[in-house]
Amino acid sequence: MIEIRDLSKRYGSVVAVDGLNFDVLPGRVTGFLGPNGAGKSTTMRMIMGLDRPSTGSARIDGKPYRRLRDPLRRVGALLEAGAAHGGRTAYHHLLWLAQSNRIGRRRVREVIELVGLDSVADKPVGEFSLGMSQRLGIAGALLGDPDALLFDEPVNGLDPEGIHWIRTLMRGLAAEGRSVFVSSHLMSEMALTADHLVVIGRGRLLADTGMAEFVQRDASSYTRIRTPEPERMRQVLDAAGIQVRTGADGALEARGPRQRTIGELAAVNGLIVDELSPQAASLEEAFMRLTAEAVEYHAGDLPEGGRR
Ligand SMILES: Nc1ncnc2c1ncn2[C@@H]1O[C@H](COP(=O)(O)OP(=O)(O)OP(=O)(O)O)[C@@H](O)[C@H]1O
Repeated sequence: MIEIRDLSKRYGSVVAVDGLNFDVLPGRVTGFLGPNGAGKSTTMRMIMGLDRPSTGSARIDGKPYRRLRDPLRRVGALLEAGAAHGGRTAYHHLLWLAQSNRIGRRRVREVIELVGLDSVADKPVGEFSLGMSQRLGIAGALLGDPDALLFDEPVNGLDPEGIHWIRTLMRGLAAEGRSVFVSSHLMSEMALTADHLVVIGRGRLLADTGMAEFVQRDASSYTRIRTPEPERMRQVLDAAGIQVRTGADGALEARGPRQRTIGELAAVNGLIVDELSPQAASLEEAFMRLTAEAVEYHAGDLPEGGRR
């Protein structure tokens, strides 16, 4: 389990992370979302002891990273691809990592197989494609068989097969009871991978909630209703204080996920209902609405020439 308490990081006058509090719990994939510059990478670096918090703490199993014994056995991270020495083979890169953490050769072979690099294990990593480098980074993260795993933008630049593979891997790691924390800019991918979401903007916590709740709570979620008596249904809903509009195809659209209440109102009033279905906003819509205020630079704010 990863615990973030009152965590802040300042770089000179820039407050990159501003009083964050949240937990990354075992048994689920927690997605980490935020616009560019929101402070995601800084938070992950502080969890991994690569940056020191200005105030507050990031703890893994109750201890800051620097105080963990055999850290690779507690937490594994994919923070940036291509960090391996280009002249070393994949096998030797992993063996070097393993030996510096008192992990045996057998585990090196195991993780190579697990990430599907068997056929290229003896190639220099400098010749690896982006997808192969990502797999190698993941092999390194898994080496100590840790309970907590961090992935910063793991699907960046990967093809659909690679993306699918990483998604399945992360879901499998969570199903084994591990705490999986992953950042990504690909909303459609995050919607398929994460169970829980932590959303930050300008270093501050904006949401810490279940994926389904996050999307349903968005103002653009609605309940679609088709009935032979739309006018009477509209009156019943109006009287109950439920906002309703008529959609493009003539179906009624009531604000929010209200199918239970609407079903009961229809039953009490003897109204026939042909369709009553929740229509959730997409994760992207919900994310854009929540973070609109917190985007560091809107496209329209860029100075002439389009550069910051
Ligand atoms: N080493 C550093 N020195 C100075 N400022 C930094 C440093 N690292 C990050 N920052 C600043 O801190 C803020 C947060 O950056 P960070 O990279 O953590 O955001 P992010 O959410 O990971 O962004 P992105 O989605 O673009 O990767 C930004 O304003 C960034 O410019």
